[in-house]
Amino acid sequence: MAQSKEERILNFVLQNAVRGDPQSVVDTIDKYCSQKEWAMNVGAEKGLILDKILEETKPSVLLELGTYCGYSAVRIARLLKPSARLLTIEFNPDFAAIARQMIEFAGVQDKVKIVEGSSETIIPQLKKKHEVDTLDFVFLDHWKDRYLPDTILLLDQGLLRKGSVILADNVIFPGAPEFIKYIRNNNRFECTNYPSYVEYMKVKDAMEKAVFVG
Ligand SMILES: O=C(NC/C=C/[C@H]1O[C@@H](n2cnc(C(F)(F)F)c2)[C@H](O)[C@@H]1O)c1cc([N+](=O)[O-])cc(O)c1O
Ligand SMILES: [Mg+2]
Repeated sequence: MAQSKEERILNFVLQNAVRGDPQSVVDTIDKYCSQKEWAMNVGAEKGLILDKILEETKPSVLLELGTYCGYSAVRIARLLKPSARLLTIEFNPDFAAIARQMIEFAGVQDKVKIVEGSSETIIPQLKKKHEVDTLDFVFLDHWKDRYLPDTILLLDQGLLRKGSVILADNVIFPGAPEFIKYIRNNNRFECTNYPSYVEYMKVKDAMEKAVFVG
């Protein structure tokens, strides 16, 4: 069977990155996706914004929606303190399998748990099945029309506390207009926009940070 793009990205990492070195995995994916095949990783420019917000927030319990190949899971995990944990949800089993290998190669598997399925199913299970109390940090990078319903679901499930940070990728391109309209008009969130560019492209994009005020 012909290889998928995601398998080609993983194989390039397995052959060119340093096992157990998450920075080399991140850099190697960026090298492949900027020189050979574009892919929807958050990338290096927006990745630096993500890094900075993580270093400011110092979260212990994190949720990512949209694992894909595991680029941002590795990028996030490399900055976490030893006791911190990242739960990342991936709908596509083929992508989840790629990400699992990527995360293990990077050596961050002790901090990252991939949960396969839909956000509608898994978010209501986080407290009882995944021992989550509240989330310190949420990274939204999945289907853009799911950003708003899943944010509302997180609220309804009591998963946000005063100071919880939601960071959303792609609020310019592809865009998440309903999410932006809601979050910027909801006085329970304090929003900050971070202009940047689409990964590996000269197209404008931005990330939006929304801090829950409780
Ligand atoms: O479409 C984009 N991203 C969609 C990303 C989608 C990814 O999120 C997963 N997912 C779906 N539901 C869940 C959960 F968790 F809810 F279950 C997880 C999908 O299977 C896929 O791996 C995108 C597109 C561009 N672009 O330039 O076109 C640039 C980007 O940075 C992007 O993120
Ligand atoms: Mg994205």
